[in-house]
Amino acid sequence: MAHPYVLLSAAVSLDGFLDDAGPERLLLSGPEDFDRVDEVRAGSDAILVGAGTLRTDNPRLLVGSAERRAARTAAGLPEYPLKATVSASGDLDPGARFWHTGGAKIVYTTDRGAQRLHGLLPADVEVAALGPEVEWRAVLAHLGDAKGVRRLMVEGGGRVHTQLLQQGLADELQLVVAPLFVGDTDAPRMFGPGAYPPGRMRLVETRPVGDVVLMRYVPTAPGTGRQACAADRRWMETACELAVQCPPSRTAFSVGAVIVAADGTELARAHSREGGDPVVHAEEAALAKLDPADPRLATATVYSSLEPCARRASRPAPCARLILDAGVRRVVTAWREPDTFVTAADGSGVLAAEGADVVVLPEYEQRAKAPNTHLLPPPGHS
Ligand SMILES: NC(=O)C1=CN([C@@H]2O[C@H](COP(=O)(O)OP(=O)(O)OC[C@H]3O[C@@H](n4cnc5c(N)ncnc54)[C@H](OP(=O)(O)O)[C@@H]3O)[C@@H](O)[C@H]2O)C=CC1
Ligand SMILES: Nc1c(N[C@@H]2O[C@H](COP(=O)(O)O)[C@@H](O)[C@H]2O)[nH]c(=O)[nH]c1=O
Repeated sequence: MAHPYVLLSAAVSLDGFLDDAGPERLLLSGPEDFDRVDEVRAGSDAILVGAGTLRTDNPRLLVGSAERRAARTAAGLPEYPLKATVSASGDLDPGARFWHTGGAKIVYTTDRGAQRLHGLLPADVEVAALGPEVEWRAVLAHLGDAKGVRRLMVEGGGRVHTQLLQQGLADELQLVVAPLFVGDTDAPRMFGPGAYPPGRMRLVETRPVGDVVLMRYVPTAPGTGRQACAADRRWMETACELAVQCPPSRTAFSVGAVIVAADGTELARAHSREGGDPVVHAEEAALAKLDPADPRLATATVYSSLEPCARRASRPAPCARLILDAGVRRVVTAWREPDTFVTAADGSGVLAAEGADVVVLPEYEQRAKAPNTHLLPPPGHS
């Protein structure tokens, strides 16, 4: 199951509104920013908006620039990104511009919504009925697996942005603040009430675009339990980057590890053979940087590019044991340990047997293996 990278895009007023309460769409972005949005659209495989935005704005969601469309075609992509919408009710106007402009379109809806829409929309529009409810994970899995979408731009509205952020499914937030006030409590807000991931997001860019300011944030708070969230994938990228920094070895794996508190604060990071120790493992080195009494460890997540070891000759305790003894109960890894040095190692099993949640992110397996190819059988040999 390959989830696309999910980019939330929106413009808000200085008092935090997405629109005013009037019938016309409020233009918060200026011309330079609409051009930037056009560029982001052109770089996406699909653009999604909620049914509320379809009903209020009647958008077309096209790539306006002929040069950008030509570049897509030259790269072997469809001229326009796929357009997607989500509606539980199926209350969609068949005359809306969304259906009659651009390239392919898909509606994610309930069984009830699909019945209501039966025969109503243009024949080339795909209606995907996802059961009694529309679950976002099912939408993203369908976009990734059935539609080949790697990068999804979500252009609102507020209810869609709120759900994706609260469910830990947004990989990035691109928020533009426009220099005007709406001042009407009936107007829609960018984010509604509810339980958001704890802690602070990480600011990765700020940029003036005409008279608005673009802010790009990425999530930091790890998921909970065995379900992976967007921040888990981001921390795994860090672990894979650390693995590349290991001094080379013919007798040990190159592994990176990061320990992250529940609120997204990075507690420690390390890589194998760090600090001149020829046998130290990444998780072991990272844990050694922390006070064993640190109360944050009980709700922290350990990210390790390779599954924590279950047995080792070089030290008395394997990393799975060290992690459990530190009180950590959530581990995210990209690659199960092969039989290169130890047969049938099962660090995940050791962790799970004592109640830890182990999450494997297979989409990072190749990156985790990359600094270790000299230790692995050539492809095709087991
Ligand atoms: N400034 C900006 O950048 C932007 C502003 N906007 C503004 O936002 C406003 C619209 O936002 P909002 O009213 O929150 O509407 P949304 O666009 O977020 O759409 C909400 C609708 O989407 C469907 N939906 C959402 N989540 C689910 C789910 N999990 N399962 C099934 N259906 C779901 C429902 O449709 P249904 O009711 O059919 O079941 C729901 O009513 C407009 O005023 C628009 O101008 C929008 C985008 C960008
Ligand atoms: N108002 C507003 C946005 N609104 C978004 O743009 C969509 C309409 O796009 P189009 O079909 O190209 O006219 C609309 O439905 C909503 O998703 N976006 C922004 O970046 N800035 C803005 O100020």
